Amino acid sequence: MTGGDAGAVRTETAIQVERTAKTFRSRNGVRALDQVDFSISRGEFVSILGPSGCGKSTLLRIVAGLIQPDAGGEVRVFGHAQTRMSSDVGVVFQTHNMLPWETVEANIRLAAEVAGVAPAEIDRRVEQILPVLKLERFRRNHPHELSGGMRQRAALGQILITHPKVLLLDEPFGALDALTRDQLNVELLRLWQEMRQTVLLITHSIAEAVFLSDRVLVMSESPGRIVEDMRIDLPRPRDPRTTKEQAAFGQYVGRLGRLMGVGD
Ligand SMILES: Nc1ncnc2c1ncn2[C@@H]1O[C@H](COP(=O)(O)OP(=O)(O)OP(=O)(O)O)[C@@H](O)[C@H]1O
Repeated sequence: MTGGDAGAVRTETAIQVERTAKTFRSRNGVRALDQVDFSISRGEFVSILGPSGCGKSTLLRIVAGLIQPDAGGEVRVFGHAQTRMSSDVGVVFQTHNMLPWETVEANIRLAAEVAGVAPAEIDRRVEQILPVLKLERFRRNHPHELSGGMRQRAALGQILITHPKVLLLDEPFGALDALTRDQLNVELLRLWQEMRQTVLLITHSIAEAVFLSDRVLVMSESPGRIVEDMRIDLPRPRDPRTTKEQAAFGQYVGRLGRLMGVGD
């Protein structure tokens, strides 16, 4: 693509975070987040890396509208101030949120019902989403009858069925073994390529962030602020076998590792 073509592509801002800080008043006023400013365009996949306790989850919860930033800060999603949770935004946490006495299918349906999706549309979306998440054969299983990877796929299904424009992922595969995690990352990437949502992912893995993202934001030690906004110019579609073999992949991982003072 020439520079002229690139300039012609219209980018819409999906997430805008401005002057956003957070001090928790409990526990003697913990300053969890220093001033944070960044924006994410529609359809971008952006990851956040940072040391433990630097405020990543706090930032994600502010973007989700679950908690409010200190006075002076503002977060907008597609132009709307995030003063509470909106149906535009779906959040997946490290631990799933399924009702243990309901089946996988019932749990996914319930999430759509709560979001106000019409019954006929729920039927249609369930049949679309279960095969994509490779859960068709397990639709009548209960959460305790699933592997950890299946449970997190089902949790993702509970969010995807609501068709959020923005997907916020807080270490959704963090508790899984490395192999399952790699497989789910590939599936997540495939889903994102199909659905083209805007994704903000928190991860502790530098390699995962580089493999998945268009941009990686690096946060400082607590109280967190953004110290690096790195564009990842690796071609898409990405494939774990070929992408991770590229010299550029290793260079990104190395640069981010040095910034964070660790290897990966
Ligand atoms: N509800 C709360 N009340 C008081 N302090 C809180 C609250 N939530 C988070 N904190 C504090 O804010 C700081 C940032 O926490 P946060 O969970 O955002 O960090 P994190 O970067 O996501 O950490 P990790 O990588 O370990 O999950 C920590 O010092 C934490 O103890």
